[in-house]
Amino acid sequence: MAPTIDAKVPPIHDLPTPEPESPLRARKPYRFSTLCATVENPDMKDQHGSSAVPIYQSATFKGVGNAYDYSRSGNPTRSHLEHHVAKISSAAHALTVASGMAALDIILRMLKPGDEVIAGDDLYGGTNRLLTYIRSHGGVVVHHVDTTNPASVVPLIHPKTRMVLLESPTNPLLKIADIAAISKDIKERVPDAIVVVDNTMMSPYLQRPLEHGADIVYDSATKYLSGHHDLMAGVITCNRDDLHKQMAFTINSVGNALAPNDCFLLLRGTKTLALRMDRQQATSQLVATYLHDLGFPTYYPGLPGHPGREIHARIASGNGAVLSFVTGNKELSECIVGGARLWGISVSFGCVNSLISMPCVMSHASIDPATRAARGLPEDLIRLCVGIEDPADLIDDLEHALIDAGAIAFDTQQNKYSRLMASTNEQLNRAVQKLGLFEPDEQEWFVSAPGKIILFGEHAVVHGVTAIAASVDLRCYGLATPRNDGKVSVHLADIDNFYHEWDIAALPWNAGTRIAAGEEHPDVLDQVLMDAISAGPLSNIDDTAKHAKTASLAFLYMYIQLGRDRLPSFNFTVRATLPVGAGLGSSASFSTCAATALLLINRAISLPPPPAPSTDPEDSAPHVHISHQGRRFIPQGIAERVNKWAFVSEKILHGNPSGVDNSVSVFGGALAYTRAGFGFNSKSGMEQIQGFKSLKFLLTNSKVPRDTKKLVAGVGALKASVGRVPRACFLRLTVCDEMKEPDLVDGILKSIQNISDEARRALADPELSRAELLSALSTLINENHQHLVVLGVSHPSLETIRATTAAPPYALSTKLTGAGGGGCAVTLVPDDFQAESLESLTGALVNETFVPYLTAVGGSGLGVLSPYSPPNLRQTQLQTVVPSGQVTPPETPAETAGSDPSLRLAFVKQSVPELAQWVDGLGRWLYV
Ligand SMILES: Nc1ncnc2c1ncn2[C@@H]1O[C@H](COP(=O)(O)OP(=O)(O)OP(=O)(O)O)[C@@H](O)[C@H]1O
Ligand SMILES: C[C@@](O)(CCO)CC(=O)[O-]
Repeated sequence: MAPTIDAKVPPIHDLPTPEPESPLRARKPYRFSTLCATVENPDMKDQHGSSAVPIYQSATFKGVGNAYDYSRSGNPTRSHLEHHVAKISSAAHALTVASGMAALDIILRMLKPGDEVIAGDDLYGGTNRLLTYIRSHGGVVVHHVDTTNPASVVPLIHPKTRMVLLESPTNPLLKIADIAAISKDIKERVPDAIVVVDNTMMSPYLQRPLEHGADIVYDSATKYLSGHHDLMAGVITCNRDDLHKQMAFTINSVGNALAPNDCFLLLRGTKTLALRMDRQQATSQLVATYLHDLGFPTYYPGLPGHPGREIHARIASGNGAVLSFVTGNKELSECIVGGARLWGISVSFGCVNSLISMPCVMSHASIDPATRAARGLPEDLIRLCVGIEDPADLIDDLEHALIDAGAIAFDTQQNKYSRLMASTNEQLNRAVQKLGLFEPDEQEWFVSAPGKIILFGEHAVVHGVTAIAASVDLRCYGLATPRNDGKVSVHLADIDNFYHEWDIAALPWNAGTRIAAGEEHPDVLDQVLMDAISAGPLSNIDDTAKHAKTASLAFLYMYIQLGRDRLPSFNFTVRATLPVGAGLGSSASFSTCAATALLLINRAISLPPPPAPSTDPEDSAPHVHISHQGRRFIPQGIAERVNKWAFVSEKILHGNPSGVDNSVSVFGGALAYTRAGFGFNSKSGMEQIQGFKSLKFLLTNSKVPRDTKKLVAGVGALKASVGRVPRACFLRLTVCDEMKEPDLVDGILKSIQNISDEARRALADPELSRAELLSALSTLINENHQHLVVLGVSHPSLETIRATTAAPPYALSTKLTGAGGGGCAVTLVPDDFQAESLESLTGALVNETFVPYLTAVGGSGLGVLSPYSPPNLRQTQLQTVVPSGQVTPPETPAETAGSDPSLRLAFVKQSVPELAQWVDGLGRWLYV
C-alpha cells in the first residue's frame, strides 16, 4: 500500500507535480515511489544532461563568491541529495551527515547546560549512550520515560524542557509512541521545546513525523534509505528555517557532512526505497504471523493485539520490516540465532538481506544489564530484520533453526509444528529419556583428521603390497553439537552444503546384527543394515546428491551400530580444507572424524584427563608434556579403536579399501602399510617411517572428478581376469598389448613392492647423501607411475601435469596419488629447487587450469579438541575470532558486546584459508 503525499498538506517543497492539464482533467501529485525514482532539482540542471547526479569528488571549488567553495560547507552532489531527501520527506529542509549518530549529535548540540530532555525508555543503544554522554559532559538533564503512554510524559514537562526525543516504533520492542499527542502536549506547555523523532525504523515512506507535530526528524540512512549496507549516513529534515540554519552551522563547524561518494550512493539507494520497503514489510507480516501462530510472543505492529496498533495506523502507513520475539530462554535464543543460515547474524537493519540478532548481546549491549532489565528488554529477545529474499526461503530457514534448537516440534495430533514451552521441553526430554528413546548429551565434540598422499603403492596396497604414505597438512574437521529434539542430523558443508535430519525413533534399529558393547565390528559389513538404511532413512535423498548420500550411509551405519544403547540426539557438521574426492584421502579423514565423534558421544571411548604438570625441583614453574609440544595425547588403544571404525566407514565409501588411508589419517606421520592376508610381503601391519617430514611436495589437483570405489574395483577386475580382459574394461587410458600376459598384474604388484621396499631402505640409509636420496625417490616415482598407467588408473590430465613438471627447466618427477583416474598428482620438490622456478612452474600449471599447492607432510593424525580446556578459553576464542570474520561491526561498538555464541555457526562460516587457524585457536587440541 503506497502512501500518497497527503493532498491536504500543501507541499512545502518544490515537488515535481505536473500542472493540471485542464480544470476538467486535473493531474494528481506524483506518488511516493515516483518521487523516489525521480531525482531532479530544477535549480541545479546538469550542464551535460547527465541522468545520474555526478559525484563532485572535490574538496575545493575555485573562484570567489560562488555557491560552493569548500566541501565541508557545501558540495553539489550533497545539495542534490539533500534536495531529494527533503522532497521525499515533504520537508522544507534536509541535511545529510556521516551517520545516524552524527545526525543526533548535530541535533543535541542545540542543548545547553541545564536544559532538560525527555526521551523514551526503549531507545537504540547508541542513542542512549550519546544521551548519557551529554548528561555527564554537557550538564544536560535527561529523563527516560515510557513514551507509549503520553500521560507519563506530561509530569516531566518543565519550563526547562528543551527537547523531547522519540522513537516510534521503538527498536527492538516495537513500542508505539503517539507522536501527535506528545507533540501537542509539549507545544501547549513549552512552545519553545523541540520535538525530535528518530524515524529510522519507518523511513519517510511509511511515516513523516513533521506532519504530526515534530520539529526535527532524523534517520540513520545507513538503514532503509540506502538499503544495501554499503554506506553509513544520517539525514535530518525539518520545516523551520531557524533550526535548519542552526544545524547547518553546526555541521559546517564540526565537519561531519556526508562525503560526495556516499551522497551519490545514498541518492541511488533512495530511488528504490518504496519498492524495497513494500517487499520487506509484506514478508515481515508473514514472518510475524508465522511466529505468532507457533506461540511465540511476537512484537510487530501488524499483529492483532499489538499495543498501540491503532495509534501507529493513524500516524504511519505501514508496519515496517523489523520485528522481534522471545523464546523464554536465552540459551535457546542463542541456538536459534546460531542455527539460522539465510538470516545473517548482524547488527543494524534496513538492508536487502535479512538479519537476525540478539539485541542484548549485540546492538544494545552498551546498555548495562541492570538498565536493560529495568527497561523491560528481555535477554532472550531475538530481533529479525527482514530483507527482500523469497519469503518462503526465509520462513523455511527460520523453521530449521527453530527445530534444530528444539524450540518447536512437530505435533502429530495437530499435524503441525508448534512451540515447545521451556517446561514442556524439559518434560518431554525427561519422558523420552524414561522411555529410553533418546538421550540429550550436553557435550560438544570437535574432531579433526588429516588427508594423505601415497608416495608409493596405491592400488597395489589393496592386494597386499606395501604402500608408503604420509599425512598432509590438509584436514577434515567434524563438529558434533547436541540437539534435544529426538533427531540426528548431518551437515556436509563441502558437498553442496548438504543437510539432512532424521527422527531417531524412525531409524531401522532392529535391522542387522547387533554388535555388543565393547565388541569389534566383524570384517564384513552388515548388508541387512546397509539395505535397511538405504531403503528407509536415505530413500528420500535424491540420487543427484550421491556423494552426500554415501557419506550419510556411512554415518548412519556407524550411528546405529554404535548408538543402540544411547540413541544420542546431535548434529554432525563436517568441513575440510582438503579437496573432496581428489585422491588425498578425503573419505578416510571424513571416516576418521565421524568414527571418533560417534565413539566419543556413545562413550565407547573416553579421553583420559591430562596428567598433572610435573614440577622442576629447582624451579616452581610447572612444565607439561614437552615432547610434541604436549600434543601427543590420545592413547594408542583409543587410536586403534577409532581406526577400526574408520575402516568400517571406508568400506562403505570405498568398497574394498586397503586401510592405508584411514591408518594415516588416524596415526599421522609417515607409514609403511601392508594389508594382512596376502603373500607379497611376509610382514603385514604398519610401521612409522622417518625421513619423510623434511621432503617437500607439490600437489596438483587436476580437478577431474573420479570415484575411488570404481577405480579400485576396476583394478580388482583386471587382476581377477588377467588375460581375458577386453580393452574396453581398462579404465581411462588405452593400455597396451602386454595385457595379454596372464601374470601381468601380479608382475606389476611385485614391481611396486620392490619400489616400496627400495624407498624404505633409501629413507632409512644414513650413508645416502640427501641428493642421492632425492634422486632415488624421483626415479622410483616415475617407475611407480608407469605401473599405474599400465593398471589403467591414470588420466590424460595427470599425464599433462607430469609432462609439465618434467619439462625443462623443471625436470621434476611426478606421479598420480591415491586412486588416480583424475584427482591429484604429487611432485617431489628437491631442496635446491629455486623459489622462482617453483613460482614459474605453479604459474604454468595454473595456466593449464590445474590447482597446485605446496604441502607439508608427516604432521599429526587424529585430533580432538580437549574437553578439559578451561571453559572460558574456548568462549574467549569464539568471541574474539568470530566478529573479525563474520559479524559486521556492531551498531554500538559495545565495550561488552559479545558475539555469535554458536560454535557451529562460526565453524560453518569460516573461510577455507582461515579455517585451520581458527580451529587451532579454539583451545588445546589433543592428538594421537
Ligand atoms: N568433507 C567431506 N564431507 C562429507 N563427505 C566427505 C568429505 N570428504 C569425503 N567425503 C566422502 O568421501 C567421498 C570421496 O571419497 P573418494 O574415495 O572418492 O575420494 P578420496 O578419499 O578423496 O580419494 P582417495 O581415496 O583416492 O584418496 C565423498 O564422495 C563423500 O562421500
Ligand atoms: C587406491 C587406494 O590404494 C588408495 C586410495 O587412496 C585404495 C586403498 O588403498 O584403499
